Amino acid sequence: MSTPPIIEVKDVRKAYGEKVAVDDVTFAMPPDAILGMLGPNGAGKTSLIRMITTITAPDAGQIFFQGEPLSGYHPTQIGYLPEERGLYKKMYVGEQLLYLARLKGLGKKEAEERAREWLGKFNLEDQWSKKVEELSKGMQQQVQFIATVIHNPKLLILDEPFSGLDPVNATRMRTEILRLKEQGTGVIFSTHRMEQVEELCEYIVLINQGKNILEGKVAEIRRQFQDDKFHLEFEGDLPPGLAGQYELINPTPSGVDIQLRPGQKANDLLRYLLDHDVHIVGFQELLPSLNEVFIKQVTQLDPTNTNPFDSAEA
Ligand SMILES: Nc1ncnc2c1ncn2[C@@H]1O[C@H](COP(=O)(O)OP(=O)(O)OP(=O)(O)O)[C@@H](O)[C@H]1O
Repeated sequence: MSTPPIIEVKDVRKAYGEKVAVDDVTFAMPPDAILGMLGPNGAGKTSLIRMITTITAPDAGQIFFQGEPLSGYHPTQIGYLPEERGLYKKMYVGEQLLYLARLKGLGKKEAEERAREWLGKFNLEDQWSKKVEELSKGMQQQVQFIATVIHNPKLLILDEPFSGLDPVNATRMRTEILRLKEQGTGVIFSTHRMEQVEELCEYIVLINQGKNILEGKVAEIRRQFQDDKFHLEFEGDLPPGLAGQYELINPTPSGVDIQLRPGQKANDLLRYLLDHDVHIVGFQELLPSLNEVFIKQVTQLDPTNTNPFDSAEA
């Protein structure tokens, strides 16, 4: 029998008064992949996460944790880094980590060992006896990340984990997240920063206005939305007739993007270039970014919504 997904969300619905924040959403965590939960502000991501972490309950539908209906003892197996950080500013770093680890069921000795080990990974071992308020914002965020993972949760939910981190610390955190994933921890990464998702997630669920509007493997989705656009790198000149036949985008002296029109084929374009003695240095298909996919999918479903990020709540 195959192992059930760490989290399965089935027909889940949540309304606050008249406002339907989550509208019959269904998805399952893929095995061995970080799940990117994407969507503009107000899409319903936090509402979903709050139900997965049992902070609130669905109005309808069900959530399963490793095949069991979600219940009160599952939160100890979950680590949640909320977007709004919540450390006690006046507490000392070490004391705080021990306190939070003990709340998640760790013994004192184990809690201290893990806290010191994790602080070491982030080069924060010297901060043990500092008050949280004495740390920089980025350091506080790293301490909160440690508090989220210290009990070795089976599921890690990270809401905008990189906000406020410099590139070095963001890379360090990314490395640790990938390491946890390799060790078998399920990871849900929630964000509206599409480019971060492309770096970290192999699988995504796109949420818009409370609905799951697209889900699947990132590579397959980008291919599914491919749009016959190519990048050509060349030396020398392009034939003057090229612009009359093909749509050229962002031309530079050594490169240009070419958008094929309906009916045009990449092979015919290449043949044309070779017949006109263009010195081709590179030729590759351009797949759409997740941002472009998202906008395309939203406008396909609702042609009046031309820019979902503009209409999203701030
Ligand atoms: N406690 C609440 N009471 C009333 N409405 C709420 C509440 N929480 C969320 N909402 C509404 O539900 C919708 C979804 O909000 P949610 O916070 O889940 O979105 P989100 O995708 O997490 O957005 P963001 O990216 O801005 O964090 C929004 O319209 C929001 O105003």
